[in-house]
Amino acid sequence: MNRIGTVNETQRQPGTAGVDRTRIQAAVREILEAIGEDPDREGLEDTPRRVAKAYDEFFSGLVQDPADVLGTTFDISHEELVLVKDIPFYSTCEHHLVPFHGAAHIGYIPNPEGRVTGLSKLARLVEVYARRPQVQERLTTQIVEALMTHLTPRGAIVVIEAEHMCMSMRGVRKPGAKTVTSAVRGQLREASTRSEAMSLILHG
Ligand SMILES: Nc1nc2c(ncn2[C@@H]2O[C@H](COP(=O)(O)OP(=O)(O)OP(=O)(O)O)[C@@H](O)[C@H]2O)c(=O)[nH]1
Ligand SMILES: [Zn+2]
Repeated sequence: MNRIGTVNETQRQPGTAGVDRTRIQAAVREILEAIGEDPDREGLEDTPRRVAKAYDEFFSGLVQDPADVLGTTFDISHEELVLVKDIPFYSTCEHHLVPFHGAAHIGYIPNPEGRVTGLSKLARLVEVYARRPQVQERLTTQIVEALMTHLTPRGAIVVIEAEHMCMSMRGVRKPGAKTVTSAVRGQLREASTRSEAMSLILHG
């Protein structure tokens, strides 16, 4: 059982959410009928199955634990800023269930008594939280809080820039509009360190 419903264990694929594909398939068939389509016509007959498989990927982060991702650490002595920028991500807007996507920038200042994680783990951390029904603000703060909890750094910063399909292809219809969110903790809240990090994020 997970937070998105009853899971048929036999359907669970390694590395995926283990969503209930049977229920998703039935729901997608229902939606196709509701929009006036014929779910049995050639071209749509496999669509419910494909959508269920895709949802398994989109929401795989629901059953992933950031502690596992950040569990690999190294005893590297580095007390200055570590920044991985332009980490591309795709997430799902929890209001409309359409994608929002963009780039995440993650920086932290390791603790002298703490440890340093692998760089790829920062990108994996983004995946853990992006692959859930989300809003951008929560995605941003969850990443920064996970860094603070699991690496106990002196400071951490997360900046996310994204375009929301719910604002581009429907609703207000403003393609290209970017939403930028940031969350800053610890020493990175101090003006000089924060502006160094922001300058590296914005100008490289
Ligand atoms: N703060 C925030 N809002 C979001 C995010 N993703 C989507 N939204 C907004 O969620 C709001 C939902 O507003 P509602 O009025 O309940 O729904 P709606 O009628 O579909 O709104 P419109 O998009 O304005 O047509 C919209 O303003 C979206 O732009 C997000 O990540 N963060
Ligand atoms: Zn939306």
